[in-house]
Amino acid sequence: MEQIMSLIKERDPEQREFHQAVQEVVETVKPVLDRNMEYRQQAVLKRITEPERVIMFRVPWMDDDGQVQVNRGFRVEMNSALGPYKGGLRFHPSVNLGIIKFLAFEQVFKNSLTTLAMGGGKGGSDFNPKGKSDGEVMRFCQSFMAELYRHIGPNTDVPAGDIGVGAREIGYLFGMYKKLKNEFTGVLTGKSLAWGGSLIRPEATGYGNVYFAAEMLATRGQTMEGKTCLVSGSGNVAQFTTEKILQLGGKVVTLSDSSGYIYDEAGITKEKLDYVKQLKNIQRGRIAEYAKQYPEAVYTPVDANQDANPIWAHKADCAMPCATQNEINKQDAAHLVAGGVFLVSEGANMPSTPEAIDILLDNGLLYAPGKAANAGGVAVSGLEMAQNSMRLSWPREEVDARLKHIMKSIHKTCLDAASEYGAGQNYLVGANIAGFTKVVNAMLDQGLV
Ligand SMILES: NC(=O)C1=CN([C@@H]2O[C@H](COP(=O)(O)OP(=O)(O)OC[C@H]3O[C@@H](n4cnc5c(N)ncnc54)[C@H](O)[C@@H]3O)[C@@H](O)[C@H]2O)C=CC1
Ligand SMILES: O=C(O)CCC(=O)C(=O)O
Repeated sequence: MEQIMSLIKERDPEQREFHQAVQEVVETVKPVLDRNMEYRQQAVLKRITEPERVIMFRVPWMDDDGQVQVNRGFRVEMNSALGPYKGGLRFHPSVNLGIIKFLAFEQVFKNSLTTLAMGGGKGGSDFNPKGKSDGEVMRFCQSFMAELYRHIGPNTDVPAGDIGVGAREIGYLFGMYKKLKNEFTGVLTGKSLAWGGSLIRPEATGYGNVYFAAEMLATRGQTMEGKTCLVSGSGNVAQFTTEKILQLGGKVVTLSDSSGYIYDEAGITKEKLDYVKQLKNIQRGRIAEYAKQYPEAVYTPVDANQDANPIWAHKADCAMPCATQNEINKQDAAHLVAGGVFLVSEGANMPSTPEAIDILLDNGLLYAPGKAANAGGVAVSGLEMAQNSMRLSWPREEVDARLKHIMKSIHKTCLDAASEYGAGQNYLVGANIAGFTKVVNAMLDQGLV
């Protein structure tokens, strides 16, 4: 295990997030390797931590002032043992190869857990959509696709959205792909309903996250009814996590963005959530506006370099981090415990640092890692692919029922794997072992390729 970590660190010393994601998996799957000598003989860890293919490219585009801008584009095709590469695109200034590799690596195990036939990949760019006009975003997306189109396809690699990539960007990307290839296929998911999208895909990650949390609560004879929840972020995953908590009778008291957070002690109602959707998805404004619209809420600016984020220090029952990686550090985790939180379900990818996870587990919290709890998004993307292949659209109730069934099945798979390896109700161990075993067995079946 140490050998594999030093190899990875030596090879790509600057890829901290990737090292973190690999370390977590390597530590938890050790007992699986101990039980199966073939895995070691076949060097499965070395193979699974090296992407099958990395694509990096120049993305030149012209801004509204007629100036040429150049960004960097990425697609990491991590593993195709279970199906075509599948995973989102992230447009954010922090994007670099290490971040895309960590996301692609997580995606492999997540997709394995969904029960659907999808390999893992992830992509994106250091382009910052914030403050850009629709025209600038369109020209950027067209330039991005002018290179990416030759590497993807409905049976090869099927990208979707992630941070900074929503319905608008998927539309521009799809339009350019269609023009270049002269074919109308399900090459991207998260498409609009009128041209191949699936009902429930926009809601799926957030709804799935809450379905998973409800399954965890059920193991303690409890439900969401009456639970107070801290939710971070205010984008796609945060909005629909909040919506489902409200539908199940819970209360959400916080939302955030990269500048700060709001605390609304009375709870975010459906009407207030509709305002947030308008503010974030249409006006593309800041969450600070919420406290101007609803003066009973308090807005607190947060500096990314602060030791702890005060959002996690409020008293609550549940916490759903839905913004970005490493947003809960060890101080934040200690605050969650002190504030009475007994369940953490990760809507974001890798939002808790390893030290934070240790604190949550040591204090007996119900803790669901992102690769299990937020798998509903990619699962419904898989259902969108199925509908595209059949040229059919399933009704909302059918997709929602399938999503619920998949989240239930992931929950059970995690518990079964954890129990098989004597790890009790440790969902992190269960998710990693179950996800890993399925992928590795498929790799071995397919030979040394
Ligand atoms: N969209 C999807 O289907 C899925 C998304 N995820 C993960 O969920 C998280 C959120 O993604 P989306 O909601 O899709 O993106 P989004 O672009 O709709 O929203 C991102 C939200 O996070 C906030 N944010 C970004 N960086 C931040 C920072 N440094 N500090 C505080 N807040 C920050 C943004 O202000 C925004 O509210 C990400 O970790 C993503 O990888 C995971 C599974 C599927
Ligand atoms: O829907 C998809 O293909 C990808 C969603 C995603 O990027 C994720 O699960 O992190």
